[in-house]
Amino acid sequence: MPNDQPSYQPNSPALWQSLLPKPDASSHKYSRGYVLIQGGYPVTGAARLAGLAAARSGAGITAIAVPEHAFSIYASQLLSIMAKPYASTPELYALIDDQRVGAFLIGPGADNTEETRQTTLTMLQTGKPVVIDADALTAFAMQADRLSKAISGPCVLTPHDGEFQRLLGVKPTIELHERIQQALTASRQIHAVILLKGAKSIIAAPDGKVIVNENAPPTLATAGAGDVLAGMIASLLAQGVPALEASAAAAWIHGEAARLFGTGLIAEDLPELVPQVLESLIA
Ligand SMILES: NC(=O)C1=CN([C@@H]2O[C@H](COP(=O)(O)OP(=O)(O)OC[C@H]3O[C@@H](n4cnc5c(N)ncnc54)[C@H](O)[C@@H]3O)[C@@H](O)[C@H]2O)[C@@H](O)CC1
Ligand SMILES: Nc1ncnc2c1ncn2[C@@H]1O[C@H](COP(=O)(O)OP(=O)(O)O)[C@@H](O)[C@H]1O
Repeated sequence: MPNDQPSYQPNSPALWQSLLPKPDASSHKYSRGYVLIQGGYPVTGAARLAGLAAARSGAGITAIAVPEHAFSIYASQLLSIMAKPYASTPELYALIDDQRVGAFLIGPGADNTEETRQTTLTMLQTGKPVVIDADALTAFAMQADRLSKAISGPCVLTPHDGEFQRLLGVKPTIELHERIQQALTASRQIHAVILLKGAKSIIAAPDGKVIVNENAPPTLATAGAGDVLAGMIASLLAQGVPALEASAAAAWIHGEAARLFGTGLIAEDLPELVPQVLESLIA
């Protein structure tokens, strides 16, 4: 075996458990973290799944910025999570400029458009943590350098194999060490944590640290599971957990929630089980 293979740590709570946030008597909803998610149209379920996951992962406030014409669709199925309508790009950017926002998520259901690209760049300009998933990755197909130049704060990219290939022009392999090297190279190139999803998810940071998550049953291969994961990461980032640990914790808790549910899992089930997993980790 060649000895230049990248080293990695298997994901386990010991790597991040002590960083999980715990509310105390001085906590208020804003101090517990405000997550702002870009909500798209016509694919509206993805951002709502991410919002549920963010809220169940402990963020004190979760809001979804939604185009005004889609407001009633979002608002009709959300209670504690706020749908914040915008009628124009300046109105959307005003929501992003809110000083109280602790972390952003863009991509689930966002659509592959110039608006998605510009909104992603605007979020990155704040220097606050940003999770870039799904369509926001596809919107930068073969333009990873544009993302890299814009990143000035903590940033997590959560591609599946197809999104990774679109973004970087490199097809991820199945062989673990080569896959780790691919994720690590991407992470160094883009200056962001890369969570390359799959049965074994690779979580790579620009400083060379790599964590491999195997706590993921195959029942996670279901529509929307990735949207939930992205919401969980954004939530932990908004609560002050560093990007690598937030990604590793979210991946492990996501897998554990799926394991607890068992057969017949759909994405909606995951946020409901996150509190039980968190309870066992924080107690
Ligand atoms: N309930 C909802 O509203 C849901 C909305 N979703 C949203 O739907 C939009 C499109 O997402 P899709 O995932 O369908 O489309 P993608 O843009 O991810 O493309 C799917 C295509 O990518 C290729 N691919 C290669 N490797 C893959 C892998 N490991 N996993 C999945 N596809 C792979 C396949 O050829 C597949 O046809 C996104 O905005 C996403 O957030 C999905 O997340 C599913 C659930
Ligand atoms: N065969 C599998 N075994 C374990 N986990 C899987 C498997 N397939 C997918 N996953 C996990 O499920 C999630 C799927 O995310 P993604 O592909 O983005 O789906 P979606 O776009 O529908 O939300 C990821 O967390 C991934 O790691």
